Amino acid sequence: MGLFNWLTQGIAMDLGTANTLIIHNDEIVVNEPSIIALNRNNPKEVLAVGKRALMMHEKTHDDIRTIRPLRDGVIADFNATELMIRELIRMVYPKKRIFAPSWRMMICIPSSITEVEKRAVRDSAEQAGAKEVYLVHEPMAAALGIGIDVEEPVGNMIIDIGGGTTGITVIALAGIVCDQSIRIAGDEFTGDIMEALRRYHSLLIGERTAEQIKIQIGSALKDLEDPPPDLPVNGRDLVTGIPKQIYISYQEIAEALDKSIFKIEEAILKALEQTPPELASDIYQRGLYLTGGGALLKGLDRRLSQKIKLPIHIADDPLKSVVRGTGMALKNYEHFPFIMR
Ligand SMILES: Nc1ncnc2c1ncn2[C@@H]1O[C@H](COP(=O)(O)OP(=O)(O)OP(=O)(O)O)[C@@H](O)[C@H]1O
Repeated sequence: MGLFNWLTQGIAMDLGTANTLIIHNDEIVVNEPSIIALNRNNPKEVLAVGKRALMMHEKTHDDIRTIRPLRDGVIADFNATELMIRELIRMVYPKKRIFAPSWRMMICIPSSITEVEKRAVRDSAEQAGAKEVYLVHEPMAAALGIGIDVEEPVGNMIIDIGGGTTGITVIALAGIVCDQSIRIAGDEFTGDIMEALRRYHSLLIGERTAEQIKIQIGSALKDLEDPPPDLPVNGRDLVTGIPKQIYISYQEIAEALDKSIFKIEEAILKALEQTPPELASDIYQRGLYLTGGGALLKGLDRRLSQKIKLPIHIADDPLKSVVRGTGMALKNYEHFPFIMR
């Protein structure tokens, strides 16, 4: 191994609205929520990042500001993104090294991203210390991570339900054939749950509590085969202003999520309509692949296959398929034609 190789280390990053994951030497070394806490009086001072910042979220006083720097899959706050990337890269090598490695970085980006947004991702990575930056579209990375041979002349449909967006993409021959993105995904589901509790139980809850409800009993169907028990939820009574606890069932959550899931179903149907017939026939035979954290909603695969009448396959580890695919793209950065330099 030459000195240059020794000094150049590769990392693959799934920079997501909800979570950022980093692979280094084939291992997931960082898996943190995409959030940062900054000193309000000095926005260059990082107080915490990832899980530690999330613990502060919605509990801060005037001097601390927690920021989710990405919205709908793209950079909403450039300064906060740059600082967050820098801190997360630091987690790869927590101890100071005599020779700081120079990073070759593969970052996955949503396929609907504009040139300006692409530039912002590149700049953030370079500012955070990357010497070589490569970009790969998220659906390509997801497909690689799921284990699909993206180069064969066969159509595959990938549905990635992330934090900010749901991407519905048909890929074939190492390229994106058609692609749709809607801003209905995990964050919207969380918002639906907050709204339902406010409306039907006069209970005010925070974003973190709503997300926990979604993760524990979030469901796309009201008749699950293996139903989870009712969940105690604490919040503030809107009428009395006093904290209270109620029990909530998965059926109520399914009702709350129904409209948003319906919109995702409609988007999938529209994408299928726009798919060229030869590729549609491949998809008919193979079914659709579901990934991203939203794929973990209970009963979602059954609901979608009832509506679309095609088999639905959930990725083995939906929260990690994109980063794994990004890692594979990094290893093959000179080979795959879809890598952006
Ligand atoms: N068990 C679960 N059930 C339902 N939703 C879940 C579950 N686990 C995680 N999620 C949700 O998945 C979302 C995060 O998914 P993921 O990490 O794939 O998104 P992301 O890549 O950060 O977002 P984006 O692709 O929009 O940039 C969050 O909204 C999270 O609440």
